[in-house]
Amino acid sequence: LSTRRVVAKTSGQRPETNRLVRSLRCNAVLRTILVGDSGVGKTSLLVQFDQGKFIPGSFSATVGIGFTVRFAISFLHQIWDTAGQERFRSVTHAYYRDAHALLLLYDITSKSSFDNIRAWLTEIHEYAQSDVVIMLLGNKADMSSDRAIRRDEGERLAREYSVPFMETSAKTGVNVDLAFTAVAKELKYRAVQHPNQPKFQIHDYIEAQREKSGCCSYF
Ligand SMILES: Nc1nc2c(ncn2[C@@H]2O[C@H](COP(=O)(O)OP(=O)(O)OP(=O)(O)O)[C@@H](O)[C@H]2O)c(=O)[nH]1
Repeated sequence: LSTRRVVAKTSGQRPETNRLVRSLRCNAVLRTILVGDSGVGKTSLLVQFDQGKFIPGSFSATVGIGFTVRFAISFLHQIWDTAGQERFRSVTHAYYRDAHALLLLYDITSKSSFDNIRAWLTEIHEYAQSDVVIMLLGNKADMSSDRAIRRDEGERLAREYSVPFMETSAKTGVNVDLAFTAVAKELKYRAVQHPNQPKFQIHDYIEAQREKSGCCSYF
């Protein structure tokens, strides 16, 4: 996905996108945001993707917004980490409009976070662009002994809304790169639209990557 990481994280401020785009000579900015209930692991997933590490037992709820930026050839990929707490919801709404993709997380050990996914999807359909790419992620897949939501329940919900789905673990890193890469590839395909190239199919890409890696490294 990325050849260079250019900017670290901030909190509560939009990055100076235009300046960054100009200085990096990018053709397009791709914006992905992470949403879901407080505590499902949005920040941890982003930290695992960005820095390849997991800091256990360090739950400090996100306040407002955080972000990471990655630079791939000709593209700047901004990834926004939103606060799951209800009191920051109006801040999150403001970011939906500019999002090209949404990673919607629940925690496989928390039934309420799964039950709330429908409400999140209603909100997304209300505030986000109609062609936004949505991916459903069941996080904390390493905690199988505390599992409250079976994998097939996640799959069924994703099928109902026609969105791709996978289980991830911000702790072990399982499927973390795949989730971000699949979304970035879909967005890049849409931004460039090579007429002679076959249409990028996010579901097929995920399945192909699964097969490549073998059955058991995926949940
Ligand atoms: N075992 C395990 N713990 C996780 C995983 N992801 C997150 N956690 C833990 O869950 C807690 C909450 O994680 P956060 O990443 O802060 O959750 P969040 O969704 O960003 O929460 P808000 O900022 O309030 O919206 C922390 O204690 C993390 O260490 C995971 O994949 N596996």
